[in-house]
Amino acid sequence: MRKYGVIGLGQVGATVAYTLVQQGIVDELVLIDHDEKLAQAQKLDLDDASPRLASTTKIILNDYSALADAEVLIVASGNIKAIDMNSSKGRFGEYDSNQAIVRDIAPKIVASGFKGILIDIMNPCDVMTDYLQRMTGFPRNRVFGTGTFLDTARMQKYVGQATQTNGKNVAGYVYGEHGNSQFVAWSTVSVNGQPIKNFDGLDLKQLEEDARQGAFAVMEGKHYTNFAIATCGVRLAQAVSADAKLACPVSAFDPQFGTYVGMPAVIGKNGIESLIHLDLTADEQASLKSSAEFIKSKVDVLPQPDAVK
Ligand SMILES: NC(=O)c1ccc[n+]([C@@H]2O[C@H](COP(=O)([O-])OP(=O)(O)OC[C@H]3O[C@@H](n4cnc5c(N)ncnc54)[C@H](O)[C@@H]3O)[C@@H](O)[C@H]2O)c1
Repeated sequence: MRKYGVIGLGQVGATVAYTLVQQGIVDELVLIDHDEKLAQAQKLDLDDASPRLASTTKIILNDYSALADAEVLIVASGNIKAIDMNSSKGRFGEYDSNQAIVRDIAPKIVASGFKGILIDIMNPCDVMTDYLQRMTGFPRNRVFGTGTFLDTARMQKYVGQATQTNGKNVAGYVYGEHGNSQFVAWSTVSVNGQPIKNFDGLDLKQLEEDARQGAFAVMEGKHYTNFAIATCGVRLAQAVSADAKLACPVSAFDPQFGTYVGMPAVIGKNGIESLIHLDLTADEQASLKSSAEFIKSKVDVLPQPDAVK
């Protein structure tokens, strides 16, 4: 029996839940949202689809104790309306609301006896992933964030368009914060196996900026993003279930920086199986260090576990 949980049933959590149910990925799904009416409505809507689906998923609502035997827990709570696209704060518009959410949900997750892998989507993603790990006290390999998995998909899409190929044929990674200080490590990027430096006439600065601003391009029209991030979250959860040893960029704890930060890692049944340390250029290494330092500075000032007990 395959069982996952999702906390937060807004645009992102609902799309994750829909994907899991529609594709028959899980047998049981624990859905949690503090907005009881919304949670009930999401369950009703998903249950209404059931007679038309080849698979059946049992949905358990707002019961933390049901997480005890769940394999994966996806955290998609938050407050998307707190992000102002026109403010330089970017995803940090949710910093205050979401740190409070971590302090609300972390003890409940721990008390549930959850023993699986926690995947954070909530923004600012690296900061909240780190804070969730600190507040749950779970081993660091069991907690990771979607990080730059989505930014890397956006980079693949834009580079694919610029080189007239499918983004699937673009390899390489966006590193650092899921936010303003992220960067494309161009030394890792290749198209159809050819290093990106072999392609003439590409505006790498613009391509990097397009990837960085990708979320805001979507939000300008619909004020949230859901399809791509839900796809990323579900893919990572499946990599855990399948023990796929999937190499991909996520927000993982790197001891050399003492914080979570976006970098390639291997995802399997233990969550983060290992970090992948590539031969980055000196400039790329410096950018990663400075992005990690920024993330750490935002986590270190939050109320720490001892202070909130
Ligand atoms: N990492 C990424 O790449 C990425 C991409 C898109 C969105 N996000 C983030 O995902 C989060 C969710 O986005 P959204 O558009 O669904 O937001 P949303 O505001 O539509 O939904 C958030 C949901 O969380 C619920 N919630 C809030 N506090 C809670 C609590 N204490 N316990 C349980 N539920 C609680 C709310 O009731 C709401 O239904 C946001 O933080 C958003 O910024 C991240």
